[in-house]
Amino acid sequence: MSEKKQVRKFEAQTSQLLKMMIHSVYSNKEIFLRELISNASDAIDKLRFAAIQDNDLYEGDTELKVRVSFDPEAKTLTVADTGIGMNLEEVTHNIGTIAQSGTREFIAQLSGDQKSDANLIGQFGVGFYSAFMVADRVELRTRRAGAPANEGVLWESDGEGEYTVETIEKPTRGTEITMFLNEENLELLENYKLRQIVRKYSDHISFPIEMPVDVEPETEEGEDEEAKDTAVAYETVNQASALWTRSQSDIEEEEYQEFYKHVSHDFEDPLIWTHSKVEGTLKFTTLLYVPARRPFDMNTDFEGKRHGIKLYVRRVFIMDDAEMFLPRYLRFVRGVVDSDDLTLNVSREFLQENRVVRAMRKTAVKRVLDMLEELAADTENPEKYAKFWEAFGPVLKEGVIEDDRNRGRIAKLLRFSSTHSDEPSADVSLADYVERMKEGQKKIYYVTAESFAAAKNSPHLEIFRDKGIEVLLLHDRVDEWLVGHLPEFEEHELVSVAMGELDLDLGKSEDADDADEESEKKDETPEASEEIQALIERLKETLGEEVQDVRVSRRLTSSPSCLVAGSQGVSSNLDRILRQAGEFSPGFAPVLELNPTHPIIEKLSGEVDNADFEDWAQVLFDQAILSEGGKPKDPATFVKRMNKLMVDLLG
Ligand SMILES: Nc1ncnc2c1ncn2[C@@H]1O[C@H](COP(=O)(O)OP(=O)(O)OP(=O)(O)O)[C@@H](O)[C@H]1O
Repeated sequence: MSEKKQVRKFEAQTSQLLKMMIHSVYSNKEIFLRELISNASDAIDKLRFAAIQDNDLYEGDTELKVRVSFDPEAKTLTVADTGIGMNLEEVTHNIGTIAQSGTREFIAQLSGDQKSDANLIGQFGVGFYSAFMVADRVELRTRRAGAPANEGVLWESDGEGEYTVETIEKPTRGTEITMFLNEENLELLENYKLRQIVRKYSDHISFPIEMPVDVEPETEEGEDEEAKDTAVAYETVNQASALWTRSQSDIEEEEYQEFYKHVSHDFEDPLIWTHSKVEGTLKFTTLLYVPARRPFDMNTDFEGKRHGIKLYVRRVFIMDDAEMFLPRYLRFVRGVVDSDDLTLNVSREFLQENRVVRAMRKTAVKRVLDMLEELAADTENPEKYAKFWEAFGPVLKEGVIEDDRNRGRIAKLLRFSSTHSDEPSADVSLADYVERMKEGQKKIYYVTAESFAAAKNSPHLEIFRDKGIEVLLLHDRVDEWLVGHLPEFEEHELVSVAMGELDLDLGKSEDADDADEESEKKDETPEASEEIQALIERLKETLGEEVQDVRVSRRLTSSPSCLVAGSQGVSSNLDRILRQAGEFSPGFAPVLELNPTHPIIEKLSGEVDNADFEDWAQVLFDQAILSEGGKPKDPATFVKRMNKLMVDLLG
């Protein structure tokens, strides 16, 4: 199946990415070596895995290695591996297009200015294409392991919109990438410099990385080129042992960081990691990392979980994205698990139901939670946990819902915004809240809303603000479910300020002064005067089924009205979320609460005109919906009513 040379066009986004590479002024260009060595190592891992089933793939040569070489005269740098290689179809599919959907989206969204912003390069996986940062032209020769020698492929491009592919003779399996260096990067041809870079990016790689021995080969002038080539001797320049098998005390921080970049395809250093070996009935090693920022190629639901956990069995790579080793709520974790107990030919299905996997998973979860607890307790660097929380807090919250066993531990890791600072940053733990509770306060109060502003300005908070009682401001979608699964924290009940009859459980404060006594009075069920009672009846009649009840409020001090869910009801925020998501909501008629001291309520009692009364009643009801971030059922009629009432007032 020999193919003549074909010229093909890059797809639009690949072209854009290549342009960014070619014109990049990114200061850290040497990272192309990390990318190519990382790909080579992955290719060797894949070969070793495939060879478990089919030993012939080795073609009689079991040497697994990467070789980095250079030719000062031709000004080329070559990275070659003895890995799985690619066939023609794989080359066109993998090298001509951008596989990662996240990278695609990212590039599609870039504005004109951003396209020339070099720093952006560091933010997404550029992989193979990074070669174009240092090269005017790149040639890739490859042959799939097990394929005949005449099914080699040569891919060539200068990165300017087109590439060529053709079949070639390639006696050895694997991939060889040759970069024709551009003028600015010729210094890479100096052995010691190149060696430094290669070491930096390969010490953690499990396979030998070879480079030419660092002496000038003694060649006589006039000696033929071939003899000169064979004179080059190679030596291994990295440690070539799987990083996670080494003892922690022998591993430098930088090596951990580089290894993270290799497994996660992230460009940034990780935030934190945990490395541990278990040597009991089961024998396994885990090396797990938390990224420093939320990978942009994950959608909000983090479904695009490429580059999650890599599974190795006795140092042999088995699979990427071994999601069975961690629960969904820890899907942001990256790293490696290596088991001594599993067999090499395990399938995904087998692992899902496996006892060994379950035990390993339990330990892995424990390790991650230990690590997060440590980070949260690091009072010298509070910004680190804050960074973690901002990136992954919403995901970790799901753990409260999913993981009964660890609910208590996860609850301690939660952070919320609260009325203590009234700032949107979520930095209050439940323990902080409990510590600040007022004398005699037993419950933890929260309000849920669609946004921080809606939560912060909720009328339900008025009495709490008056009394100086802190309220957690929950404004993340998952919070509604979270509180549903977290009835209490350290024996303090979590209570919504917008549900049920308000029962402010403050006991008598020791230093109760007159002001406190005054506020204690507010705790008692407010007596409704005859006038207010009549108003309540009239409102019930007018609003009909829209309300479950109308009553005097104990929550309001400055707003005229608010809505409250019955104690068994669904909060209006949850009701809205369910409806927006197209889900069934049991629906509820809320309770309308009135502030009898508000001038509108006072005046409304005296309203004699029935039509005007109806307008006022509806406006009060709709206003209460609006103030908690909802939308009146009929916004146009609401506006009409408001306008009419305003005209009447002006009149
Ligand atoms: N040395 C190689 N041997 C075999 N296949 C390779 C090699 N280098 C790259 N590939 C194939 O090409 C694909 C694309 O590589 P590329 O480096 O562009 O992206 P990636 O490694 O998949 O992800 P990332 O963009 O995050 O680095 C790889 O997934 C792999 O299938």
